[in-house]
Amino acid sequence: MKYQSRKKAILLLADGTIFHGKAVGREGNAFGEVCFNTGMTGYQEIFTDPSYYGQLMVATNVHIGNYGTNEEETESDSIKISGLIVKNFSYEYSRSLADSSLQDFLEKHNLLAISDVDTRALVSYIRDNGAMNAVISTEVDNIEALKKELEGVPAMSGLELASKVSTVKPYFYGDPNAIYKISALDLGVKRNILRNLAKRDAYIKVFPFDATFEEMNDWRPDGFFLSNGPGDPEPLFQAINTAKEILNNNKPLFGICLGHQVIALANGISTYKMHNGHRGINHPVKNLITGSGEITSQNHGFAINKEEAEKNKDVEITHVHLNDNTVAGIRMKNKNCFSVQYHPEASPGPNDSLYLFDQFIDNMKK
Ligand SMILES: NC(=O)CC[C@H](N)C(=O)O
Repeated sequence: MKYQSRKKAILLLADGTIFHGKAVGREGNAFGEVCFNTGMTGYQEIFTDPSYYGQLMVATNVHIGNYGTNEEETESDSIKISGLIVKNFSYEYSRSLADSSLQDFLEKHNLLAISDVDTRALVSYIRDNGAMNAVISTEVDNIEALKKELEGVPAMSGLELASKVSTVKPYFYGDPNAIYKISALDLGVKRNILRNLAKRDAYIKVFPFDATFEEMNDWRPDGFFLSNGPGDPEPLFQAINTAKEILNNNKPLFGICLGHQVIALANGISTYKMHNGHRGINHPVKNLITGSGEITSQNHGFAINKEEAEKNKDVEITHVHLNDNTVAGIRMKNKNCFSVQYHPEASPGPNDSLYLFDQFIDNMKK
């Protein structure tokens, strides 16, 4: 076990508020939009989820690192959060399945974290004041210079980030002899989504974020999938066009999170930045078709406009978030298309919503 860092670090918010703590991992600065996740477990899956690209994540669970890390529990090939903020960082770990400490994992991926922060105070502050940019820094005596640099960091609203995490070239996933063929648009796809599709007898061709309908359709797939991913959905012009053409050609389509937002935009429903997003693994959702509840895994900072969705004659709201009544899922009335704002693949989180993958497979059968 390595020695615990004693080096001071700060978290400076864009409005000038400062939280004090200690550095973990490398020294220097880490910029991003500060957000919080309330999950009690699943930190490694969260850190490697491409949807978090460009964000500084506060863990509300007070002990992070205590069960170590395991190479297999990653949702992509690297850490995607830009920095981590915790209360107690556990330098020791205990779990038979773990193959490394969280400290080693962070160092391997060159991630800066800050521990010993009063995360309860921080979370209530950003919950009241909304999501904002921030910097974690070990340069604690240089506040004015840091403030200047922080001013230059672009706001999350209007930011296109899918291109930073998407595959550059198409690739295949699963068994080539599987029954169904799915063309998936990679806006920052989580591994467990591909696993869940492959598990249901699908072979997937994964395309870069800017692939056209023609490119995706050339492979003659049975269905199309639009993935989760980071950033604001509105600047994703090519993806929105691709979605429109998939729908014009009446192909089965399923979208998760950013993919859901792209499907809404393709239907003329706008999206907006939420005061604070939904990030955690116990978010209650009601399925309006069956009347039953689901406990869901969520990670989003944008949402689709509910009034516009209600007025849209082609769209039906199928799921609502029970904490704030925001739209959690839609389907198209006369098309083979549905999407959800949350994460049925979990990883981390509960498996209540896995039926959505079965529903997509059923839609391809029809
Ligand atoms: N997990 C996701 O796909 C997130 C979608 C989008 N980046 C948002 O924050 O709302």
